[in-house]
Amino acid sequence: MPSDEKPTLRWGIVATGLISSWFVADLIIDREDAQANHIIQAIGSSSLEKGKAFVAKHLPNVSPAPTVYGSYDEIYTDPNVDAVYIGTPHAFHKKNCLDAISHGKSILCEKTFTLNAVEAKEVFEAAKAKGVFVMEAMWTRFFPLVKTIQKLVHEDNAIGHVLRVICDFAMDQHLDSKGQESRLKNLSLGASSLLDIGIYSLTWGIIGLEQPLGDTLKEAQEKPRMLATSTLSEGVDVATSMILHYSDGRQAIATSHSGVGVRTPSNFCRIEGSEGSIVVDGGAASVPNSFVLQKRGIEDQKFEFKRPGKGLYWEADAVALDIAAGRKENGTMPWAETIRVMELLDETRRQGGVVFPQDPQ
Ligand SMILES: NC(=O)C1=CN([C@@H]2O[C@H](COP(=O)(O)OP(=O)(O)OC[C@H]3O[C@@H](n4cnc5c(N)ncnc54)[C@H](OP(=O)(O)O)[C@@H]3O)[C@@H](O)[C@H]2O)C=CC1
Ligand SMILES: O=C1OC[C@@H](O)[C@H](O)[C@H]1O
Repeated sequence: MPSDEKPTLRWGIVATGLISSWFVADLIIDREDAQANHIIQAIGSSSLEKGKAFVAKHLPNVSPAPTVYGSYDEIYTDPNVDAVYIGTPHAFHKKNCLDAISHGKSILCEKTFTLNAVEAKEVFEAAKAKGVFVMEAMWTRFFPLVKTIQKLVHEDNAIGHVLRVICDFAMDQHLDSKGQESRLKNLSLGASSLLDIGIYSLTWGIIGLEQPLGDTLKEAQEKPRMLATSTLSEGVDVATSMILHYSDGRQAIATSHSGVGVRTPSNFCRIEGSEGSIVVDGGAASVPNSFVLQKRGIEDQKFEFKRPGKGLYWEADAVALDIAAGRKENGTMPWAETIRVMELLDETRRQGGVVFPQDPQ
């Protein structure tokens, strides 16, 4: 039963793919640390049958059962839906967001937020005009593990001056067996290892090198110089390497690979400072559970975290708390930060030769 002290948020889920299944499964987990009550009010799908099958498979015991719609528009017009979760491929995020905003719905939209920075700005301008809450679902930033690393590195100076970060996210996405219907293969759907998984490596570079934005909104951080290259297959970047270079000399190397032949998934991040390092195994992926603090002359210290399910509920809690407080954006993932990330991705794609048909000419 919902408790009175916590805000309650009624979610409308847009799309019934992989990430939507992870999201709803996480929201119904009973957690001690829950900061909000989440109700899955409605599911919107391109087809009523798909929507019903989604509920039968992923929410069989939820009572009352969510309303199922064979369209996204019915989610936006449902008066019982407070917030919309958008789990479509990147190429549809702009339209889905604009449609939801026009009906005054709050939004949590999957990463990457849009295909490019121009689209992201259009969405935030519409949200501002309508007075609607919007946040990019960059879930990694909401992990207690990440907040702990940020405190150790940027508040406690546990590794001295931060010098550089090296991070990688690589996994074989079996692109050879996928057709043009796949969002990982079709450029008009936003196919790109950079936008799919490289964004995590970029995010870990930012987490390791930059002061966190915190709960109070601040000016956008410095936009580091970006040096990047990509390996293309039929126009899709299957591998991308980025170097982020900050004005004071800090650097990050952030890489991604989703092509055929990546036999062992590689997910790591190492944050190096003048006095020590933090090594996150699984860190460039979205789901690490531990990290090690290494300092010269001191025994390594391992930090472990419990994470029932995937861990998508922390970002959902943040959305519920923001909306309850009347905020329109989130302090950890504010609009300016989403735009800055999109601009870094745009620049990486420009250097790597990755072009979406929807990009401005
Ligand atoms: N945070 C995370 O860890 C993850 C985030 N993501 C992000 O979530 C988004 C969706 O990814 P994922 O769930 O893997 O994608 P899927 O292909 O599994 O699902 C996408 C869903 O979007 C809907 N859709 C609408 N139009 C299309 C179309 N033309 N082609 C394909 N799907 C369409 C469909 O739902 P329906 O038919 O019901 O409308 C489909 O099931 C991406 O932006 C991705 O980056 C993905 C995985 C993990
Ligand atoms: O965000 C993601 O993380 C896990 C991957 O499987 C997925 O393709 C990607 O979108």
